[in-house]
Amino acid sequence: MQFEFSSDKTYDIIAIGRACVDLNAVEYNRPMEETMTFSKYVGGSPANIAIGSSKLGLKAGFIGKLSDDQHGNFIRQYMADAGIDTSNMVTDKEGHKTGLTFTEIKSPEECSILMYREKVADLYLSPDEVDEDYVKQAKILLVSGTALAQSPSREAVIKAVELARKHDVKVIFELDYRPYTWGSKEETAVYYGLIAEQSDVVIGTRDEYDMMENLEAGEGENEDTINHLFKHQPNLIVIKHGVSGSYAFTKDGEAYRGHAYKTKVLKTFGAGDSYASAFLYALINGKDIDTALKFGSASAAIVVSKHSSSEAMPTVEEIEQLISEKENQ
Ligand SMILES: Nc1ncnc2c1ncn2[C@@H]1O[C@H](COP(=O)(O)OP(=O)(O)OP(=O)(O)O)[C@@H](O)[C@H]1O
Ligand SMILES: O=C(O)C[C@@H](O)[C@H](O)C(=O)CO
Repeated sequence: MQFEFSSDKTYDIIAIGRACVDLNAVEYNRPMEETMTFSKYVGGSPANIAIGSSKLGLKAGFIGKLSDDQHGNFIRQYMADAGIDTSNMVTDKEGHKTGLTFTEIKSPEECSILMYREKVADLYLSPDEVDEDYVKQAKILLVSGTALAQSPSREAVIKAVELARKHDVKVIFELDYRPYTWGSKEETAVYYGLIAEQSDVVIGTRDEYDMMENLEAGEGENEDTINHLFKHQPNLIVIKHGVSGSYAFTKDGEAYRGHAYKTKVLKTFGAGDSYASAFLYALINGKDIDTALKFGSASAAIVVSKHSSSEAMPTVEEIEQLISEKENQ
């Protein structure tokens, strides 16, 4: 199966959601309590995906809200320098701050993130700040699940999805579950279900689908997930299983398996965002799903071997080289 996108659009991808700051432990292989220095990067899953896409040569835009301070300025400048259109990244005028993510790298297998997301600017994006003329110019609207966690960002995203559907923009829903900003699991399941059913492509980890289905982690089955979602809008469902790889299922009954590529892992976060940007790059460029899965896995393998999520996003050449090395081994 090949995915068809409208050809008359200005942007390949417009992402909506948070653009934040990551502070990644400089001294690693130790708990955060013993980490004294951190390196600053732009972060936030949809921002990382936009940066990754732009680095791969896609024309990317972003809809979001930034704090009116040095952190907001840093994010806007970094994203503009990365080639992303920032015209629809609005500045918050009510004193809301940039979300901060501190990362802890205890070992390559034991990594975690600590998010400071109280009253963060990105969750104050309001529906009137989502411009129909902008959304309609994209081939893909990339929706981050975390942007549904609170109002008014939740309504802004629902509006963007409705506009995308109206203007033949494919909606890609990255479940991107971050517990900190949600009120309850039931609430998450309601909004995840609502948007997943209206999306063309859904991407998430098995645990995130369990969240969508209001199940305990590990209880859900891929077959039940696809049987349910294929009764609705989605044509393609991607289910990730960490280092065990990923699966893609199409509405017409095809199933594909993606394998993770072995690499020297520094930390595991950033895997999902790099995977999504390269997978979508491949789809937009008319590659088949097997190839898109390889692109996703290769991009993730590169990012998990490096220190950041955004800055480490690879080029097409790096991805192709890694695939060719691994497939010829
Ligand atoms: N340790 C690893 N080594 C190599 N590749 C990996 C590793 N972990 C994950 N990947 C690759 O990244 C893909 C996505 O990983 P994962 O399922 O952990 O997503 P995620 O939980 O969304 O990531 P994140 O930790 O960024 O939130 C996997 O399908 C796999 O190809
Ligand atoms: O998604 C976030 O807000 C944090 C990220 O930027 C971080 O790099 C990460 O966890 C990526 O998966």
